[in-house]
Amino acid sequence: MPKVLISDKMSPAAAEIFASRGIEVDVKPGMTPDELRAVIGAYDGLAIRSATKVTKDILAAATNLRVVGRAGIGVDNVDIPAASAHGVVVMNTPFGNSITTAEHAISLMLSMLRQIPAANASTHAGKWEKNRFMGVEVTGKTLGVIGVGNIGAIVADRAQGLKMKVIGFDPFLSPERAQDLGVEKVELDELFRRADVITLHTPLTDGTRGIIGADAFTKMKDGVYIVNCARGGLVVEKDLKAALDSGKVAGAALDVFAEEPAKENALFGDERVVATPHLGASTVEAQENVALQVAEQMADYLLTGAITNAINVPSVTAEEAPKLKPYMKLAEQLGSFAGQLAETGLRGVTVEYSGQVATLNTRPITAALLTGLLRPLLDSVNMVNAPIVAKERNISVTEVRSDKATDFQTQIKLTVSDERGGRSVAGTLIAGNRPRLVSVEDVAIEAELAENMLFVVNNDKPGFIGGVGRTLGESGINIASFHLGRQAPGARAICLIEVDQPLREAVLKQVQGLPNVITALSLSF
Ligand SMILES: NC(=O)c1ccc[n+]([C@@H]2O[C@H](COP(=O)([O-])OP(=O)(O)OC[C@H]3O[C@@H](n4cnc5c(N)ncnc54)[C@H](O)[C@@H]3O)[C@@H](O)[C@H]2O)c1
Ligand SMILES: O=C(O)[C@H](O)COP(=O)(O)O
Repeated sequence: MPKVLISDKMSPAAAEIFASRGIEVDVKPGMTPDELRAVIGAYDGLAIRSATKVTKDILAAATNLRVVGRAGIGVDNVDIPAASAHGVVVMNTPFGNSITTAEHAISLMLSMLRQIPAANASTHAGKWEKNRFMGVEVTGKTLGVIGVGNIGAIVADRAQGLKMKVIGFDPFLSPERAQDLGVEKVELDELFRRADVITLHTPLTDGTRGIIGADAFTKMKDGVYIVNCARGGLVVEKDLKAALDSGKVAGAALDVFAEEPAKENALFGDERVVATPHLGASTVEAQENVALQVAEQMADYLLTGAITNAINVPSVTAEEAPKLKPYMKLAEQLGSFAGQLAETGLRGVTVEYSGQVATLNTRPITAALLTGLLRPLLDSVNMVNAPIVAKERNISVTEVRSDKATDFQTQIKLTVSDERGGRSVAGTLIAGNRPRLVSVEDVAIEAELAENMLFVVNNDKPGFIGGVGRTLGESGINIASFHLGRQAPGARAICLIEVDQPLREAVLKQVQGLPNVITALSLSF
């Protein structure tokens, strides 16, 4: 039974879902990194919000971990490359809290423009300072939205309801989408120049870190207002402080901070700064949504292999998962066959999907094939990082699909090229789910691949089979199955022999020395 740890405060709905799906669950919010490192090895899944930092260190200790589920959107607290390197799928819930967060951004903007927090404190103190608080009307003002994705789009919609003019900067926003949203698409500098209020809705990445800093402030209107309900690192806090002090910025509304929990911050204590402790997603509705979603997604993956909303691997629906499983096994075996034969650096991989398999989602199958192919060269390769590893090594990967069946109703053919040329292997499924090799180097041969195998390329001459059989027999090695194929009588032939125990180096050398043997290799699947 898989085991999941919930390490952040989360709606009880998550634990209930895990339990109802037969998954053992521990709920331990507030652990220190050391405490998490000490226990993480026992878990198959880790469910988090933004407080848990899933670092390289934690992942190195997470020897059984298969999935990290983020009940929320931002995954900047997870080391994604390290997770991929360890074969850990990282998934989030991209829509569960977006309305709630957009509402928080709008709330922050209005409370900043009407100075509600300061007026509230003053009124509670019995001061009745009616003349002290003079607000700013939003109607007719220009809102600049940086990052017009899910949340930015909802903010734009709500702001238009408040009769604001909305302009947006997002390099991935198409003109058509902008038009649909009623947002004027502009460049960043123009947004800085025109906006009365600027609100941030991008992820925190190397490209967005510090997107609002000293240089950006010089381009903005005097008396501009800033809202940040995305991530602390997007705004350079010391530059914001300087811009507030100089009067360039009239106010800032911040839900997120460079360091969290933010117990101390140079911006605290200034009445023009409205601050909340990362509450963007904190509504009953959003927390229920994200907890349910993350638990369902993680349970699906752990129990069926279905992958939804993953950051580092392609999706696999619950319906696809059982259909893909046998193909992934076949693909991994074919990849492994070619990988064990590889002698020099790989250059390119072509995968031809024919017949039934061509109608399926082949990305996970190709990932499994690359895993098998690269594993003989690289221990750390896995389903999650294999496509990345191939890309890093400049190995081109081409997929070709044909819905026409070959000799088989369904077939995967892999051709790899290296410095010495190319080689190909093909396989099919028999009885719906049993992988079977059907050709090597376009020579037909039918074999199931097993743990200990001897692969021989030879000249098709009398006496060869007897010679191999005798050599193995005299070495005490039992033959489980024997498969032959040849281009033509008397031409080049191949032979795959399943043996009951691993082949010792000395026995392999004897086979290699037999007459008519061109190559002999020990393979393992
Ligand atoms: N305060 C909170 O509690 C809270 C809650 C939810 C999400 N968030 C944050 O909000 C962010 C946005 O969430 P979302 O659901 O809208 O994500 P999203 O992926 O739907 O949208 C992000 C948008 O940013 C754009 N973008 C990327 N780089 C950019 C750049 N350099 N300049 C301008 N735009 C750029 C993308 O094209 C995308 O459209 C999340 O990444 C998360 O960090 C915060
Ligand atoms: O990215 C998110 O979803 C938000 O930042 C919410 O974070 P939280 O789950 O820690 O409230």
